[in-house]
Amino acid sequence: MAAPSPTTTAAAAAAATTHHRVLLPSARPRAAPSSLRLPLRAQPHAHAHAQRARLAAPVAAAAPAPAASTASPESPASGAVAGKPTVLVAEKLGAAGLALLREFANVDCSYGLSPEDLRAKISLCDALIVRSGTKVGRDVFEASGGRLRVVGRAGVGIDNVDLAAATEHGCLVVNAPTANTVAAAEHGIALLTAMARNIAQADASLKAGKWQRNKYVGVSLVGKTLAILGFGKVGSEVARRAKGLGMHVIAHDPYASADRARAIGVELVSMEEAMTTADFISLHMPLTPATDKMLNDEAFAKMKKGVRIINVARGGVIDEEALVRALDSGVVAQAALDVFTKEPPAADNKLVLHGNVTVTPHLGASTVEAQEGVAIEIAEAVIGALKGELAASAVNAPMVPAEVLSELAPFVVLAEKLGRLAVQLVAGGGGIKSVKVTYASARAPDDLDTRLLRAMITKGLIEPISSVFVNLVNADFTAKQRGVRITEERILLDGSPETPIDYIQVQIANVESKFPSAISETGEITVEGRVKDGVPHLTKVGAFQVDVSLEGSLILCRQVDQPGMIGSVGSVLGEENVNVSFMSVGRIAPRKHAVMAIGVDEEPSKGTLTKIGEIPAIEEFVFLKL
Ligand SMILES: NC(=O)C1=CN([C@@H]2O[C@H](COP(=O)(O)OP(=O)(O)OC[C@H]3O[C@@H](n4cnc5c(N)ncnc54)[C@H](O)[C@@H]3O)[C@@H](O)[C@H]2O)C=CC1
Ligand SMILES: O=C(O)C(=O)COP(=O)(O)O
Repeated sequence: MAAPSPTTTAAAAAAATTHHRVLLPSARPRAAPSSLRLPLRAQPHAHAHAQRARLAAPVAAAAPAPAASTASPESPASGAVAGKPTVLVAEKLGAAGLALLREFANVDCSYGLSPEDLRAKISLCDALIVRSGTKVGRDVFEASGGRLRVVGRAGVGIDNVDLAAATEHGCLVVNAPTANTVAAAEHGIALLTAMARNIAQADASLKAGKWQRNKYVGVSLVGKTLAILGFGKVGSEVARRAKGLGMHVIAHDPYASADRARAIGVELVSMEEAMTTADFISLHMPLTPATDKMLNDEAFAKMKKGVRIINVARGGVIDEEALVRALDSGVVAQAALDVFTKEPPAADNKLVLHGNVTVTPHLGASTVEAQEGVAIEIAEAVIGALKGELAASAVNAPMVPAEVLSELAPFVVLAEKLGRLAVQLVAGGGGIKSVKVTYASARAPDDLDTRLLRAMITKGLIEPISSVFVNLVNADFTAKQRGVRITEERILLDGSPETPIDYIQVQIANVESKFPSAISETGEITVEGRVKDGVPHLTKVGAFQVDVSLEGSLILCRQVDQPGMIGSVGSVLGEENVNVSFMSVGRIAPRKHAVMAIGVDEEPSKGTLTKIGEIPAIEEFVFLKL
């Protein structure tokens, strides 16, 4: 057996790794073309091959849920239609969104489930839709038993969803990022103005029979400085409106574009400047480990005495105890809060009961218009994801624009098949640690997004040797978890960049092969392929050039190059009624060694394979499922 002699060092491969362009959802991409589906469905491994065999599309279409398991016993969808996926809607969703969902799926609207009930139901569901009131933790993904493919957050903030656990379980998380922006911004302005003029307190006083005109003298907004923390969608809409009220608006956001701020007439400043100069501070950043308790004792200590705080973001971005202290000391004159660390807050929550605090029960997104919009936005995203399309609002998967997807479609198939072939050539299979992928292309490196291809190669490499279902969501995680290091290299070709990729090569280093001829001169198992007329072809195995279309299954034989070999193998297959779709012989020199690649439509029996092995000139051979 040829001893692998790897020459690709990890350092060299890492140095050559392509730097991926991160595609941000700045412009909402068009829906993915229906021909390109992504395999979001987790499925028992036993079904995997059968399912894949049926797939003509580049990546697996999400098959409908098995009929027997679609109906939840206590679900309103007890008239569930067999074969349709089941969507659990765990919080109130607008009617238009529900109608869309019902056209496509069995919809179980079960509001106010306890965590135990949610865990009990989730293994019967393909998708789950929540708002901010449902915690979707690791326990939920574990309880789903691999069936849950999509979590839809009918709103923006996804801090109630454990994204790491979702990713590890190959579950896509989508949100509805745009439909409630204006509602949240309007609520921020409502709180700002209501707080400045003591509307809530004065209303309560008058209703209690009092007439306290002197007690409720407010403060004016015009000419005051408003600092917006988090200059994203909501923050910028608040800024526009505050400018209309005559306020001087500044913003702090480490990731915001200065151009966008300039266009709205807002100055981007440091956190320090925002803290020290603002009369009003309005919070619009997401709750993340970095923003958790961002307004704490230290931050309040820097603020101008008498500052007023508005929070329509998340309760957790404020240290609530610190805010109580700042209110009591007079550093903060007033606060207006829509969100709380714990929702609903405890009955004795000091902020809720504080006389200088105006509160609402997380109403930022609660307008008729926003809720209809959010419901439609999330229903479309969840349906698309269940169909296997890449969602524009995917939170834990790369977003690849539709035009890139359609261009890469045949290469996506090629990538998975090369991964699948390469791993089947490894003797033993399990000990893969180092995989190098080379893309030869005339495209500039930043004009070729290879994340999808890398994910599909990973899928091809890992699925045949494990029970893990790999998709675009969990590919990188799965490779890392299994200790497989995938490095990518680009070969820049001269010529027309019209075709995105000339060839893809997959190499596995530091392993032995059950078909030693697959090991190249440099010591790695090497397979290389191209797309010809839209069809993926295997064009190189080890050092041997071949040309066989990657459909059905493949037999690779190494033989002494001599007349009659094709006939001998062909007649063994013919006797067993195995149809040969393709044959190609690659040789180093005439009458020396050659590798024959034979594409077959049916899987040959063990007996047939034994007969091929017994042909005297055949030195080694391997049967590979594509
Ligand atoms: N009260 C309610 O009902 C609603 C609340 N929200 C909350 O508002 C948040 C913002 O929503 P969008 O504007 O739609 O999101 P967005 O993603 O468009 O904007 C968030 C902005 O915060 C910035 N940011 C991140 N870390 C920061 C930091 N450390 N300091 C300053 N800025 C930081 C980001 O760069 C981004 O520009 C959501 O995450 C959600 O929690 C959103 C809608 C309704
Ligand atoms: O969209 C958001 O982030 C919100 O906070 C809105 O939450 P809700 O859907 O009203 O529970």
